[in-house]
Formats: sequence, structure tokens, C-alpha cells
Amino acid sequence: MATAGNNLSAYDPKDVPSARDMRFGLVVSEWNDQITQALFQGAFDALIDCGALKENIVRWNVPGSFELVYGSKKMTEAFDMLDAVIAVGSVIQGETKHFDFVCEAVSQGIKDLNVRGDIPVIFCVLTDNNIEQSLARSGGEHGNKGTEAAIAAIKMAQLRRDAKFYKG
Ligand SMILES: Nc1c(NC[C@H](O)[C@H](O)[C@H](O)CO)[nH]c(=O)[nH]c1=O
Ligand SMILES: CC(=O)[C@@H](O)COP(=O)(O)O
Repeated sequence: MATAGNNLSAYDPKDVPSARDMRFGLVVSEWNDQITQALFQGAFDALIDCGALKENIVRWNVPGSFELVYGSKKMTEAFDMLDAVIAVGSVIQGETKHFDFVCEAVSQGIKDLNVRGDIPVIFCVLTDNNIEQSLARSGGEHGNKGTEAAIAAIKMAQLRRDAKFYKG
């Protein structure tokens, strides 16, 4: 099912582990900052709603979504006690094929960080045909992808902890 018909902001706190002792990094693209700021706020508010402390949330900005990969990589290296990183971006189709290359690079790059690294990096990057689709997914009619990303970050942070428990 597509996003349409799903509310990206819908979650039941009872189904989400407590984030009270978790630490999160958010790397936020400055391109389309009206959208990325709304995504950040959705993620931040959801983390707090699930028990995270403000002092345990760190934010870095990068110029564009292409730089989310490097920024997220350096964040995982800079703070070894982080439980998860959320990469926040908004890519909107323009006149050329540049959209395709940026989207491919950032999706593959973040995938690689998850495969090669230990800290989960959540893909909170909108890849839209137009600004209307972006607005609808950053607090509009389809909810906020930042909220969805925060819930994913908490769940993946807990999965990482569980995995370490079983590993011993
Ligand atoms: N067009 C968009 C970009 N383009 C910029 C790239 O992400 C990158 O910063 C530049 O190529 C320099 O390396 N970035 C977005 O996040 N969203 C766009 O719509
Ligand atoms: C995603 C992009 O890089 C794109 O918005 C840039 O616009 P254009 O393809 O018109 O140069």
C-alpha cells in the first residue's frame, strides 16, 4: 500500500519500547528546509513522547541529502554511545536527472552504513515529485515521516540492544 491511505504519524506508544535511556543523533539536510525542519520536529516530538530526554538528542545539519551519508557516518564515529541516527532529507524532482542520482546515492549510502556499521541509521528522506507531495508527508494529510522515522529508530535501537544481549 502506498503512503496515501496510511498515516505516517500513527503509532501506539504501548507498542514502542521506552526511549528514556536511549541517545539519538539527527542529521538534517538544509535543502528544502521548510520540509526538513518539519520532518525534524516530527521526529523530535515523537522521541520525546516515547520517553527520550532532550539532552540525549543531538542534531547536526548538512548542506543537502547527498551529504547525509557522510554526516551520518561521522556522527556514528563521533558519539559511540548513540543508540540510533536518523538521516532527515527532502529530495524533490527538478528538470533534470539529478534527482535520480541524489536519491540513489543517499539511499544506497545509508543502506551501506547499516550494513557496515553497528548503529542503525534510519532513512527519513522524502523523494517526491513535487512540493505538494513533500508537504503532505511532513505534517500534512499523510502525516509526518519524521514521526515514522523516530518510531523506527527506537525499535531498531531496542533490536540492537537485544542482539547484544543474546551475543553476550
Ligand atoms: N536538489 C536537491 C538536492 N541537491 C543537492 C545535493 O543533495 C548535494 O547537496 C549537492 O549535490 C552537493 O553535493 N539536495 C536535497 O536534499 N534535495 C534536493 O531536492
Ligand atoms: C533533486 C535535485 O537535485 C533537483 O531538485 C535539482 O533540480 P534540477 O534537476 O532542475 O537541476
